[in-house]
Amino acid sequence: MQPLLTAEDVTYSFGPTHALDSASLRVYAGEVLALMGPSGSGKSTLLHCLAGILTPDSGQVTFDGRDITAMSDTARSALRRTDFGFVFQFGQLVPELSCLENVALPLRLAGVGRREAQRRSAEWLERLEVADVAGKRPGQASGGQGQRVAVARALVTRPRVIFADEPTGALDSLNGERVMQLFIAAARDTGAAVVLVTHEARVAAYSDREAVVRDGRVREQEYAR
Ligand SMILES: Nc1ncnc2c1ncn2[C@@H]1O[C@H](COP(=O)(O)OP(=O)(O)OP(=O)(O)O)[C@@H](O)[C@H]1O
Repeated sequence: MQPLLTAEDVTYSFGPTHALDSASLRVYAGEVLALMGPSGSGKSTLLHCLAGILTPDSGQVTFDGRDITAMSDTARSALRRTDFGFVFQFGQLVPELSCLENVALPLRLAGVGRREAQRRSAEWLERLEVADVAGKRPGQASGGQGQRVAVARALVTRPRVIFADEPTGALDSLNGERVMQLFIAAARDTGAAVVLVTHEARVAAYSDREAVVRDGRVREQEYAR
């Protein structure tokens, strides 16, 4: 099977810090892949390169056969909006909007009408068991509720890849477990691949496969295909 997303010999430096040193990785459609490794090893930098947020100093990132490192900024932004979803440690919801409007936002940006966007967003909030916070602002929701809203927002456009950087890092273990269960079940339903950065073994346990990042390089687990 052809991978959906690949990094090939990617290097990236922040000034004198070599965050990635010839990192290579394959992500297959529909799989949940955990990126593990010590603090500062380059996991988040690799995630940002895969997602087209950072442009590698050298090497290639391809999505669905297209070299995203060679795309214009506009084309890459469009790809991020249509094919990728994001969940970060702190939901990063827009504080002035209601939770429902936060989920609807990516649909509105994609040109979906207001009513339809709200209908679909309400369904996703229901699915993530946070329908009760629909009308509230993120500041009025708990941390766990906020993360579920963030997951709903990442999935509402049915992206092909979801990038999650320590999605439960700010939650207690009980809340974290529930968010992971709902997140991974919903991602599997939509067929999205998930690239999950975590340092917690219990979070990585939700993945199909683990890759370890160390000193800016990736040791990929064998995958029988
Ligand atoms: N914005 C930045 N400016 C300067 N250096 C950075 C920046 N972001 C990351 N780095 C450095 O790049 C290296 C890789 O960082 P990265 O955040 O990718 O690691 P990580 O494995 O995700 O770490 P953690 O598990 O602690 O989040 C580290 O040495 C880090 O200090």
